[in-house]
Amino acid sequence: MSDILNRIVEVKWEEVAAAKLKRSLASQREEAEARRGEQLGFERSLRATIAAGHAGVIAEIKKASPSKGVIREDFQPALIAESYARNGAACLSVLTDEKFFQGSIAYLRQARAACELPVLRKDFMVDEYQIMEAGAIGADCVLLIAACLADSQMADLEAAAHAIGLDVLVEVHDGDELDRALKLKTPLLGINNRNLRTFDVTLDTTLSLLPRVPADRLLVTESGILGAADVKRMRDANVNAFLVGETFMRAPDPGAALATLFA
Ligand SMILES: O=P(O)(O)OC[C@@H](O)[C@@H](O)c1c[nH]c2ccccc12
Repeated sequence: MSDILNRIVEVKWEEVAAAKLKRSLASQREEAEARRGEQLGFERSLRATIAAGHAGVIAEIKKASPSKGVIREDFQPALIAESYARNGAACLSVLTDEKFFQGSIAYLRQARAACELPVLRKDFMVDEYQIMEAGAIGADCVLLIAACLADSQMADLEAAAHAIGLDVLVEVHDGDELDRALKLKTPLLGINNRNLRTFDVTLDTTLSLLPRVPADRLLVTESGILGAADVKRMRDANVNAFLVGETFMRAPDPGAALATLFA
């Protein structure tokens, strides 16, 4: 249990236990159910952007990460969200993990309120409680990371998300995780180019798994997209959806960086 992913998951279980004492699962579920139907279609927005001939960019709002420390000092989620929206992002991703990524649920709310884009709650989901919380705070999609979930957990969390109207992005990093993720119903499949245990990043991860991705899945390449050559390499391979954080977060105007990278 020494690597960072295991550590994060351990902390998540503690956080969930503490959160349940402050507000019950039943109460979170009630608010999430009241919001069912209010979601903006995350998958729909990605598909529409790609159908219009553009890259489908999920633009991330991330202050810090365990591998890089603080990435952006001047961190104003609403302004960043507006900038992304003005510059053609299809969707947003907001880190809500506090301890390792300096994120927050408040940031997700602020970003969601600042523009019309659907928002992914980017966190380490281990328990149904977090799914209901995502619905309650106005997220449109949740991330399920295959590396930290057993098959039955993934299926249960997916069912819980779909039941309250949320889309699901399942994330994999190797062939074994891909096989497991393909047992889910969701068409949204992320391939993380970053190994969450070692932090190594290579776009070869996406390219090597690509032949095994069925045509009915919407593939999102995640992490390590730094420059125009990376975008071209992916689009040449017919990978048209991108999850990008750090490259935008380090730019003075994140939206302007998006427009330049995907021009
Ligand atoms: O900042 P990058 O290299 O552009 O990566 C964005 C995103 O893919 C990354 O933040 C990420 C992908 N999967 C995750 C799971 C948890 C936390 C973070 C992530």
